[in-house]
Amino acid sequence: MDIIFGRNKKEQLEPLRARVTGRIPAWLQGTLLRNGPGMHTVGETRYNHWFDGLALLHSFTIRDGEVYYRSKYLRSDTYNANIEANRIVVSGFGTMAYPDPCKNIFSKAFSYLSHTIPDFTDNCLINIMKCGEDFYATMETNYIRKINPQTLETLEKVDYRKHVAVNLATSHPHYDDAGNVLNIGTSIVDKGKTKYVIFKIPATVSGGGKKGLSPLKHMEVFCSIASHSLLSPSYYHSFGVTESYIVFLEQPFKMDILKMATAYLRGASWASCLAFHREDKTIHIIDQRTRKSVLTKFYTDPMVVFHHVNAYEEDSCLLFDVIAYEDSSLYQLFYLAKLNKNFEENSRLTSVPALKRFAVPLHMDKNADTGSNLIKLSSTTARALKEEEDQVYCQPELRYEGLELPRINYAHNGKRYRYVFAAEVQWSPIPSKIIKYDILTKSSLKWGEVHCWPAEPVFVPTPGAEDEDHGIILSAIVSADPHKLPFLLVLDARTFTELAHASVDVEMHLDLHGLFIPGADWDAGKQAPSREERDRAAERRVAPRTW
Ligand SMILES: CC1=C(/C=C/C(C)=C/C=C/C(C)=C/C=O)C(C)(C)CCC1
Ligand SMILES: [Fe+2]
Repeated sequence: MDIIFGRNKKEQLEPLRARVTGRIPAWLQGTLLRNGPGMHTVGETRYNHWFDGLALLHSFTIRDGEVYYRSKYLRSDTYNANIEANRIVVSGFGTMAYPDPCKNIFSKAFSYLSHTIPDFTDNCLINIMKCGEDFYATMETNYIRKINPQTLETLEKVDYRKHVAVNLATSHPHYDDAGNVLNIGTSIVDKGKTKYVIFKIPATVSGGGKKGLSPLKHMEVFCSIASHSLLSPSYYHSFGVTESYIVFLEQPFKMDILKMATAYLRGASWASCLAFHREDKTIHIIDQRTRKSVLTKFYTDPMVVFHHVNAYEEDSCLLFDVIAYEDSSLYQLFYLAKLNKNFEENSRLTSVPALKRFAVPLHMDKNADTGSNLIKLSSTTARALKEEEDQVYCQPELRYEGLELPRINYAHNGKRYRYVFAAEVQWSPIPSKIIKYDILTKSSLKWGEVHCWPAEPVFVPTPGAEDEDHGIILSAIVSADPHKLPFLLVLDARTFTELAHASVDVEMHLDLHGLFIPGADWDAGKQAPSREERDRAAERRVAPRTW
């Protein structure tokens, strides 16, 4: 799997016209903008983990049936420092590197725990977030990087900590109909407390357009939830929302803050400070009207969740769907040493990701017997069993085994919905097919091709569509076969038949997440990068030697 994971990918700065086979619907105009790790070696040094890789942004601009591809490394401080030193000098998820900016923090104040939270990387490789009219590359630390979605140029570095007290924040925010962003982060040992902070970034700021009035400067804390433990908050990758509630899983996959505080000195990675405890897991349900957790204590069996799929309310119950694992083995599998050698043997998941539906009663029947099931819905077999003292044990319904990177028609986010679009994964963490799972009929449709590894499928609705699946699925497909070019796949979301594919003659990276920016106002073919950008690129263009 060296072709996929072992080689640094080259940038494609000039828009490259793809070879389109089939027909892209005329209404489909816009840019699929995605993010993921593209470079794992710098000079003679190598990152250990796939999630450490330097962020490589790429985009497919679809204009009048044609597709133009471009890619560019995020010029994060992390990227610049590494390239300048010609070796890895900034730590990632699975690699502790030296010298590191956090060195100063350690030498400054070791006596106060609250000062020992190190400065993390700004290598924002996971997703793209839209804030008002602006776009940001995101990861899970306190930094996000503004980008130009058209040229993929890197702009300001934003430190969440300047606006809300969070050391970490997810790269899976939610958006309401007006485009306001809702996200959650962790505030570690701040003023003697560790808490999860839910915050909002407004889509617009009054007096907008004027310089300096970035929505980020107007972000505000919506509410916060105290962590069960001061020194071991949960690790989480996403959360759920409904029209009136927020779902947050305080899972037993935890960060050990004391280990993190000494990691740099011990030469240990951040990843080694995460551990799965096989304890119960708390389900926090936050009422958006009161901004407080509901009083009933909901919990479930130990599991690890990275992606929430969707959540909604139905007949006084809250239903939420997640992709759940029985252990934390997923993160272990992405060590490059495993991915690049004996891939088939080394990369077997010990727990298959499964779509599970949970049901939580929103109004407790005080007279219900202890042990009784509080869920009376005919649509699910998920149960919520009443226990003593306002405690409820939730047992999910298993809906589908072997899928990850879920996406939905976002118009249904927080609302009743029927379709999950995802990548199919069996015993290996690498997707082999794209799947459309129908929650109502429990049936599925699939797309797959030999040696093809699909990325997360993104749903784009047909203008004026009434049906939830009336639209297109876009996915970037890379191949393990060196003779097969990577391509943008265009599927009819209803039938899952291929409408077109657009091949590009580049070495494309396997990415993580992204979004579609609709619109026809960019002239894709003509848009060359600025002269200054080109000159800078020429200096850095040649990717460092690969091993
Ligand atoms: C650097 C760093 C982190 C990085 C986490 C990353 C990079 C997670 C990537 C997750 C992905 C890609 C999941 C996909 O499902 C932590 C642990 C937040 C905290 C310490 C510093
Ligand atoms: Fe994710």
